[in-house]
Amino acid sequence: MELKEELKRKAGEKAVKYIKDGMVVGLGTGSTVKYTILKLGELVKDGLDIIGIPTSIATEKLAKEMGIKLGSINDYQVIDLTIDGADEVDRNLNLIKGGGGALLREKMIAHASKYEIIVVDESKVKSVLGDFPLPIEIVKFGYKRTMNVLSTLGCKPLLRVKNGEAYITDNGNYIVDCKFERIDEPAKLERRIDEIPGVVEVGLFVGLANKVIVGKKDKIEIMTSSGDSL
Ligand SMILES: O=C(CO)[C@H](O)[C@H](O)COP(=O)(O)O
Repeated sequence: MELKEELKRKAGEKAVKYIKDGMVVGLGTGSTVKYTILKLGELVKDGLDIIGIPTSIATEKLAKEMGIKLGSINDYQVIDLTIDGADEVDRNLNLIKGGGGALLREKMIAHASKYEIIVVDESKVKSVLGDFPLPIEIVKFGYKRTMNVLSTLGCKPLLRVKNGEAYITDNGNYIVDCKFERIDEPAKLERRIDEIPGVVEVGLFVGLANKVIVGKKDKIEIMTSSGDSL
């Protein structure tokens, strides 16, 4: 296994230790949290009883294959613990998410969660957010205008394309990837983007993560928010 993959596996598998019998668990999306879901599948086979709430169709499929019982956010409006990945993390536990296109459901599930753990490899930890183009989910109607409005905030918006076609999210929307030079005030930028008509959700997660598990070459680092109690 290549080193980066090994660091993702380390972080992803470590997170299952926080999952306890009887919990409702939010299941994130991406190649790091995939390792959490695979490990969780083994624990479920050994008798662990949990309900998973998937953040994407891809995760729903994987969790089903692993034999994990699933529920929906409509039936479980308070989630005990969610484990998810991220594209960038700063030392205040602010995140950029949405590289995998699942940011809307991920944010809804993070918001419903009593506790959010993020799993990443060390390349994702940054002093300031913004290297990674910020994913923003927008409706198709008037998308060119929405992109122009977004550019007035100082970024270069690019419509996400997959296999030569505009990428469509699980919710039937487009994603625009917006490259900012640096994001010094993530909370302020999140509010400004959310105010634009046509924007469904932005991949800035501020004040939602309680713990970040970082897979490093020599160890696993755990970053926690103030008041973390898990
Ligand atoms: O936000 C996400 C999907 O919308 C992912 O969690 C994020 O892109 C990280 O994915 P990976 O672990 O594959 O790097």
